[in-house]
Amino acid sequence: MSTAAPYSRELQIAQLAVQRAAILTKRVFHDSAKGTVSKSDASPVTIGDFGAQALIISALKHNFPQDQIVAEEEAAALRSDGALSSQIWDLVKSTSLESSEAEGLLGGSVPDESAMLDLIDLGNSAGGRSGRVWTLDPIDGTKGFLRGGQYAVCLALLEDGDVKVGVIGCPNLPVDDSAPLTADIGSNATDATGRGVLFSAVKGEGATSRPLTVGDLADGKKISMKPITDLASASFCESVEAGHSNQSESAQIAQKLGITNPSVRMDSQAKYGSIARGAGDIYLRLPTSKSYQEKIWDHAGGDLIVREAGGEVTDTKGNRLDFGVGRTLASNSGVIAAPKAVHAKVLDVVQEVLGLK
Ligand SMILES: Nc1ncnc2c1ncn2[C@@H]1O[C@H](COP(=O)(O)O)[C@@H](OP(=O)(O)O)[C@H]1O
Ligand SMILES: [Mg+2]
Repeated sequence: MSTAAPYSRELQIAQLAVQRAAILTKRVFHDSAKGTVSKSDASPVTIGDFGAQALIISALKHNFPQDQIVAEEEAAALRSDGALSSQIWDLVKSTSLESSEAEGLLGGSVPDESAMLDLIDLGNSAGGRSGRVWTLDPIDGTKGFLRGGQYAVCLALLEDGDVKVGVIGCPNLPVDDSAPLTADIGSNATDATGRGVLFSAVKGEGATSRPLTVGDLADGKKISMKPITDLASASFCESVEAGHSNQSESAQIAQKLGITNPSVRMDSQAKYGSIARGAGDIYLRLPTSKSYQEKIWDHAGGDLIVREAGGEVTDTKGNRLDFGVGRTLASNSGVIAAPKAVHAKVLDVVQEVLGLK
C-alpha cells in the first residue's frame, strides 16, 4: 500500500495558489505605477497586495474550509473606495493559471467583487497555539516591489503553532540555485529569462526549489545550505531597509566573525530562500526598536525552508521563533538564520555586540 507523503495536498495547493498570485503581482510589477495605494506610508500597500491575497484565500477556502488564515491585508480601505475596489477586481477576475486542471484544483475564479472583499477579510484570524492556521503575506517586501527589486509571495501552514508547510514565490530571483547572491534583477524580471523561483518545504521532508512557472505540477529539486567551515568566506544578507534591521550592528558582527564580503541587502523572505539554497550563508535581522513585533507571515515559510535545508533559525536570545502566540512573534526579538554548524558561533557574536550576555 502506498502512503501519500505528509501534507502533499497542502503543499500542492499552496504552490499552485502562490504561482497564480505571483502572476497577478507580476502584472502589477510591470506597470510603471505599480498600483500603489498609499505611497507615503511607512508600510506601503499596492493593488497587487489585495489582489494576491484574495486569490490565495479563495484557493485555501475551497480546499481547506475549516482552516484559519492570518493574512497581512484587510478590505476596509476597498469597501470605502469603489474605484480602488473595482481596479483590484479587474485584476483578480482576469488572472488564472494556464493549466485548467491546476485552476480546477484551486476552485477556479472568484465569483464577484463583493465575494472578493469578503475573501480578503477572511485573513483576520488571531492565530494561536491550536489547530490549523495559514499565514499569508501576498507581497512581502512591498518596498522592494515598488523599487523594482526583490519581493515574495509567502504562504505557510501552522499546526498547533508548528510550521508544517512553507512556500515562498520569488518572481525576481533567478531559477538557478547556483546563481550568485544578489538583489539585482537587471532589466529582465520574467520567467522567460530564467527568473522566478518557488521555494517549498514540508516538515521532515526537506526543502526544494523549482521554477515559478505557470501551473507547473512537477517535483522540485532538493536544496541545502552551503556547508561552511570558514566564516571568513561567508556571505550574509539583511534588509535593504535600515528601519527593518540594524545595519551598523550587523557590520560590527560581520567584522568580529571575520567576514570580509560586504552584506547583500535584499527585500523580503527571498533572503531565507537564498541562504537555504546556498547562494548565501547567514541572514541577520536585528531589531531597530523595542516596540516592533515581527509578523508571523514575514517568517513562517522562511523559518521552515531554512531549517529543512540544514539551517538553524533563532531569535537574538537563541530561542526558536514561536509562531503560536498570535499574529506577531511577540515572544521573539530579531532573527538569526545560519547553517547548523556555525549558528552557535554567530549567535554568540550577535549577543556580544547587542550586549545580551
Ligand atoms: N520596524 C520594523 N522592523 C522590522 N520589520 C519591519 C518593520 N516595519 C515593517 N517591517 C516588516 O518588514 C517586512 C519587509 O521585510 P524586509 O525588510 O526583510 O524586506 C515588511 O513586510 P511587507 O513588505 O510585507 O509589509 C514589514 O512587515
Ligand atoms: Mg511582509
